[in-house]
Amino acid sequence: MALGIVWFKRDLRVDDHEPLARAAQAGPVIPLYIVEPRLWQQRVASARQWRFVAGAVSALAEELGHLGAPLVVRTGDAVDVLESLRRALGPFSLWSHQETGDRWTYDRDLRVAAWARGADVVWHEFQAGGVIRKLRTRDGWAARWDAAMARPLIDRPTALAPHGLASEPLPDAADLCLEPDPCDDALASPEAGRALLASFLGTRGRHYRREMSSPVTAFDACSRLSPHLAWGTLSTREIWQRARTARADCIDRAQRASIDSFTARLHWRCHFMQKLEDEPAIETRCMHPLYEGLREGEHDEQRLRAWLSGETGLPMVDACMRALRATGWLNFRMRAMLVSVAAYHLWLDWRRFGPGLAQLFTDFEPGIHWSQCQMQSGTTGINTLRVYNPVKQSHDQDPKDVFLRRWLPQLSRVPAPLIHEPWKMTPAQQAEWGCRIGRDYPAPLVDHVAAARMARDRVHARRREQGFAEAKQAVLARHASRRPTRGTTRPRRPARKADSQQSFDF
Ligand SMILES: Cc1cc2nc3c(=O)[nH]c(=O)nc-3n(C[C@H](O)[C@H](O)[C@H](O)COP(=O)(O)OP(=O)(O)OC[C@H]3O[C@@H](n4cnc5c(N)ncnc54)[C@H](O)[C@@H]3O)c2cc1C
Repeated sequence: MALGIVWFKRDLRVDDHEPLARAAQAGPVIPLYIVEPRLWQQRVASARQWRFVAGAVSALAEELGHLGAPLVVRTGDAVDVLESLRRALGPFSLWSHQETGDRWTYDRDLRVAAWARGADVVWHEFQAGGVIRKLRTRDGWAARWDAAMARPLIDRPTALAPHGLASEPLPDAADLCLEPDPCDDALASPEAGRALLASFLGTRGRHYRREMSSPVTAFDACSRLSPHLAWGTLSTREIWQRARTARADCIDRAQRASIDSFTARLHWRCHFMQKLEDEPAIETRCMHPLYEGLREGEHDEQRLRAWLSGETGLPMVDACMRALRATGWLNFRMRAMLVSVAAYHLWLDWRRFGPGLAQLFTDFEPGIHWSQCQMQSGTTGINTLRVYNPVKQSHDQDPKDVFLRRWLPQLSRVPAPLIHEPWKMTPAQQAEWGCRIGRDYPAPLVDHVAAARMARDRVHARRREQGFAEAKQAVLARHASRRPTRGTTRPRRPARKADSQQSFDF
């Protein structure tokens, strides 16, 4: 029987893994993970991501070892690695999931496809989650997503034949020339992911809908499954099915509503990834062409650096950035606020701040990230402009200033409400509470009210330009969801307050 190489990429698991199951049915299998140094040198990559991946690859190696065919790790360019295996082993077929990645992985896959054609290697690629390759229209996409989620999970093979091929050790972050990156590391195995899901569906997520927006509660109330989804230690389908089962067994109304909100977000995940799949250029070009040239010419590197290091002088922004730097995670609303402040108040182009932000996310997922960076910067042209007021967010989301005090020790003696706007302290108050603005804590980079007003005016001016409406129609036709807001089966109704800033408006 023909040999099959199963190439693991962002799908680091053995359960619900169609390429592995199908290859194993077809013949002997060599499971392969390629450490691609050039991938890890991309401007979005970071040591925190690599550490999660390395943990997941180790867990995968253990599972495959139990099945009988140990994981083979090779370091190098994918084409070179595959070609050297072909020379050593003779003909094989290649099995993998389709990857919806950024430009670099897209180009790499094109190179691999060209190599496979030339080398007479058949490459079997399988749909990953609910993202559909070569989609002609968004009509009917939601129903196809529902069908993909409802399909039975694919069992792991019961046993694999030993192959006797040696593996290389996994490099560490420094070997890959990644910058030192202190950050809490999340446990990367499927078991750790399932434990998170169980605690979320059991108790943690009971008030998810109410608690997801505040960084005080979100760290516990959100599922925290994003790195597992991003690197594929669990499949979206497995998570969706477990959540639906939990919902069916649940008699608590609040919890059922929370599970509905959660499964709706799994749908959003693929919806956003589908945008990048359909139009890879959204990584580098504004979705709406009339937003090109809006901010690029006015880049202020100092502002970018201050924002990235949590030194803007706007406490909620800085506390969120510092929490993200330390943990690799932040809830949706605070990610959106960070981007809104960068794009509107600091007038930075999303292509300038997007890569640095991506590096801070352990869960970096290109399809979500670039779509969201554009959406929160207002460059899609098809969604509501959301300019977050960072002081209002601070009061609303951290009314007892717990989060601010935790992440901004310089402000720990400043009482509320001034802690939300410390630049309003008098010199005497600054002396009394041990926080001199400009010395212990930065003065705000901008007057946030005036900066927001100006940004809004400038973005709206673009919307009035000739040709805007026509281009908007084209974006809508290509990318807009044909299914409204929350839940996956309910008709549209106005978003509740808790969810209102997070509504799914395209
Ligand atoms: C500017 C910006 C950049 C983002 N970049 C990423 C990214 O690189 N990787 C990433 O996984 N998420 C990203 N998100 C979406 C969202 O913030 C995270 O998915 C979420 O905070 C992860 O935490 P969780 O797993 O506890 O989410 P939960 O609230 O428990 O949701 C479960 C899952 O649903 C998906 N999901 C949730 N919210 C969204 C959303 N708004 N859009 C798309 N999918 C969603 C995620 O896969 C998430 O893991 C970004 C959001 C913004 C505003």
